[in-house]
Amino acid sequence: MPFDSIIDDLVKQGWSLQQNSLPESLIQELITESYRRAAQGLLTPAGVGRAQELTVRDTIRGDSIHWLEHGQATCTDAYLEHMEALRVTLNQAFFLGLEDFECHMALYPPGSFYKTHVDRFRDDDSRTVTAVTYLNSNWTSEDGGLMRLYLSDGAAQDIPPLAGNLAVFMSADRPHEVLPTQRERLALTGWFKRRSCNPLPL
Ligand SMILES: O=C(O)CCC(=O)C(=O)O
Ligand SMILES: [Fe+2]
Repeated sequence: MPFDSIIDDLVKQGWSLQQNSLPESLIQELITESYRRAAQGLLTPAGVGRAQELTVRDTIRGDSIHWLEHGQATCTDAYLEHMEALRVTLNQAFFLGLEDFECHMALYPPGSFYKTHVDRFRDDDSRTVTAVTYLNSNWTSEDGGLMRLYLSDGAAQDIPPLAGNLAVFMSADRPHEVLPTQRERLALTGWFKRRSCNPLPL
């Protein structure tokens, strides 16, 4: 796993795309496991916002999600371990004080999208680095579903959700969106978190 080039990319441009970021066998297991959970009815429509403010708005986002926890399956544990190694590397490179990684699988049905947003909540600044691994074999340009990152110079960068692609970017300052997908679109979406500076009393 070329973590070095992720670090270099983040320094230079604030985002990184790694292709073939995981062994092919692990990708296949994650795909199978995700569709198994979907078939079991474990995925639920994603919300917008946080805690008491969380609401489901399919005019903003149309995916259904299921959170990854340690001990659910060998392949998801392997993925979380892999992200743990990235967390340690990010801390060594940037002194970010990342303490945690939260991650869900997200399934976008045909026709769905996620409008432009930033990943850091208004009332909780703990999400610091976003890492998304895509799980869609043979993705073509007709399938749509690109992740469009809006860069600081006003340009945009499109990332295809092709299996093995890993997108990493700073959560606070990188607006992005998921363009409408023509095909079912699967991703593991995660956030490295530091301790929140102004948590709301819950
Ligand atoms: O699936 C993607 O490409 C990105 C999803 C996303 O932006 C999010 O869940 O916050
Ligand atoms: Fe996002």
